[in-house]
Amino acid sequence: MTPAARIQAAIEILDAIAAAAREGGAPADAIFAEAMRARRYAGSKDRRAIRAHVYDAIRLVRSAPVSGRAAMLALADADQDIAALFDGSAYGPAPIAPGEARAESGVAAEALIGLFDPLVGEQEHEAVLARAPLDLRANRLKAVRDEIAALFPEGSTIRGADDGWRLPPETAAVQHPAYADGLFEVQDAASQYASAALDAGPGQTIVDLCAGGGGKTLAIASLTGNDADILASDTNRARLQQLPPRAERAGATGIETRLLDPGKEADMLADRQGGADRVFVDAPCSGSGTWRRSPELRWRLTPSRLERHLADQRKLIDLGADLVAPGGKLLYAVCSIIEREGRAQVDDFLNRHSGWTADSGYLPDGIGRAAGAGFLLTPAHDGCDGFFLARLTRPC
Ligand SMILES: C[S@@+](CC[C@H](N)C(=O)[O-])C[C@H]1O[C@@H](n2cnc3c(N)ncnc32)[C@H](O)[C@@H]1O
Repeated sequence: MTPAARIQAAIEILDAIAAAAREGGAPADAIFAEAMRARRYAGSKDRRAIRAHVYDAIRLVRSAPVSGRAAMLALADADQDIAALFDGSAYGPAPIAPGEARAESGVAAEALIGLFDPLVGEQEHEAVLARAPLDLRANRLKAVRDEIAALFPEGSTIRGADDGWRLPPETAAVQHPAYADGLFEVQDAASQYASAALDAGPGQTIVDLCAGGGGKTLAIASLTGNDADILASDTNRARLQQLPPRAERAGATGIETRLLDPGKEADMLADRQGGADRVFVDAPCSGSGTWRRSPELRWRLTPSRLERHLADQRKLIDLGADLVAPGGKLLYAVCSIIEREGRAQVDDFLNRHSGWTADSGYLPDGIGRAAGAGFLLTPAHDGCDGFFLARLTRPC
């Protein structure tokens, strides 16, 4: 493909990504993969170049653009080499017309920036969208961190994450045979800090209420040395069914998976009411802490979608609290930098649940900043995804 044809392909893919963002359709990565399947003539160099154009435009443009061309024109304004490719050549984009509309650049729409936790000031905005490194977590059930470090000598340690090993973005770590053997998982440092913050111990009864594909469930199994009774539940079948094969690969045992029917969660967890030593509520959220890796998420967040997340979080933190044994602990977490999903949600919970107290001292030294009754991790301050977490203790 010519360089101009790659730009045109990126424009068409951005059209589809912007439409999906508005309509709640497929994620950008899936759309990109599908678009490449449809362009079998594109070689690996073409693919890499188109991908770079698409993601550079997504990072640059603050909200879903009216068209892929408007997004690419914004990128062209910032990069003369790209502007020169709007040359009207065969398969390339038409020349830029005077006064043509450009998508607006920026970290996010103004209204969305206004929702950030006060700790995320303007000086942190650039880091919110900067390319993220690839963090690995050594699986203690099969390996120690130094073994993983030896496999990827280009990496480095991660402050406060004992099992963590940090690699450059886009390292093909999962293609290493040690991944198939379960020696490590790909897991951002924020999730590693959160899993450790649960303070789960051998012999405990643990509920991972929103387990998804089990990223944190597996970290908990690793930390407890397979000696805890772990229930991993979720309402999403496709996600939850990824967990058993992943657990098998990781050598993690003692994990029960339970698919919950939406609206019937409490009934389906009746056998666990008031019985868990630890409950992890890794709640569904805006994902605003993960824009470094999924920058198009900020194109998707509408006020009504945010309200839905807030209602789900409120319901799930209450549901989780009912499962905690007297004296036990609940860890509430969201990969979000939005105040209403984090500290405000926990303040609301504490106002409605007398006797519950907020813990402190569960993060490594220098990691996170106090945000109400919990802590906020941010890319700029902590070098990891944006993440809010609060550990709460049920009265005896
Ligand atoms: C942030 S993700 C969890 C990620 C997961 N803990 C991990 O580490 O990979 C939130 C999860 O909450 C689940 N969820 C949404 N509503 C739920 C409900 N009512 N009960 C249980 N899980 C729910 C979603 O399906 C999603 O998998």
